[in-house]
Amino acid sequence: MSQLSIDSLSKAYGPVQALRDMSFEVRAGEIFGFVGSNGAGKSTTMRIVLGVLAADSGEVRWDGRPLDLHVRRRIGYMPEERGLYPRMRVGEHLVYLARLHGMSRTAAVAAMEHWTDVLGIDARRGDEVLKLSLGNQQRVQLAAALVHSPDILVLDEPFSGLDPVAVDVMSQVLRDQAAAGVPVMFSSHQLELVERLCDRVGIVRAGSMVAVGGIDELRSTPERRWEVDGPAPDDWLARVPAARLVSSEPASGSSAGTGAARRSVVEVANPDLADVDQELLAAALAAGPVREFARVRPSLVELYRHVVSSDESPAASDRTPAEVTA
Ligand SMILES: Nc1ncnc2c1ncn2[C@@H]1O[C@H](COP(=O)(O)OP(=O)(O)OP(=O)(O)O)[C@@H](O)[C@H]1O
Repeated sequence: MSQLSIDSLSKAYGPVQALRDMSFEVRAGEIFGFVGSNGAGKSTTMRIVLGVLAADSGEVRWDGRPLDLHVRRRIGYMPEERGLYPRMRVGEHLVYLARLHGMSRTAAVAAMEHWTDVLGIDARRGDEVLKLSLGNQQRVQLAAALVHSPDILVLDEPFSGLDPVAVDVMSQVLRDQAAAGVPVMFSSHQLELVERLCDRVGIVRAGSMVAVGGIDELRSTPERRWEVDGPAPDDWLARVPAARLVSSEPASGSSAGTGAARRSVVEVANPDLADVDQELLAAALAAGPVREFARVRPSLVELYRHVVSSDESPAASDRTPAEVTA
């Protein structure tokens, strides 16, 4: 299956080591979310993928072969600094870009019409780019990335500054592209959106990939947590070895006091204990009725905070990424 492989990229800007051994892959038909704090190295990586910046070492491959000019021309790229000519009219601009990619005038006009329709900017075709709102300029920028029917999409913060309707439009376009087999890679600081939209996510810190995988896989941490709406944990938790209480509060609708139902979060740190959920449930049930019992998984925001804030020392970025997918 076609895939974009980013293999051990390193890049320094003078004394600033922007990338250290950055590696991951984006598979055909998947949406890959690239997240990390400001200055972590996302834009640098994407610029190297596109070929506007050279890596000091490492390689980018498509289908196992180093990216050449031919493949790079098949990338749809949305640069962080954007890159439209402000005085050019929207329609004319998109046709111009499509022509640069070798399309005939007829095909270029058809593609311009298609993408301005899909992205809801058809009424603005005759306007100069600078007359559009920033959100609409961004839609034009996405149209510019798509107008030549690229085989790969690399988008640097395509969602920043968009209103919720534009976010939906942009999300649907990315889903459609992935469904058509295009590998879609984008960076974003909007983690809820990344969680909703992406098949896989890479978390980057200080120029290295520190965690990569499917959202569900990343969320299955070794510390397994359950939320139990039932008897007070004092009455049953001690019967389950290796279980500890994380938090406990009166369950909604229950009166405070001894014996009242509580909503408790409990954790079992030992990942080798099989059927520990059954043990927890049986112990709780033996102490009283259980109204709800559910596995708690961290959100991407929680995961991100954990991964990005854990050990900020530079040496930490030399360690092996927490690769959780095969
Ligand atoms: N042209 C440049 N000259 C010097 N340093 C640069 C240059 N471009 C980026 N850097 C530095 O390289 C590091 C990585 O920057 P990069 O823009 O790749 O991060 P980013 O993850 O995209 O950040 P953000 O989320 O803020 O866009 C930062 O320390 C940045 O200051």
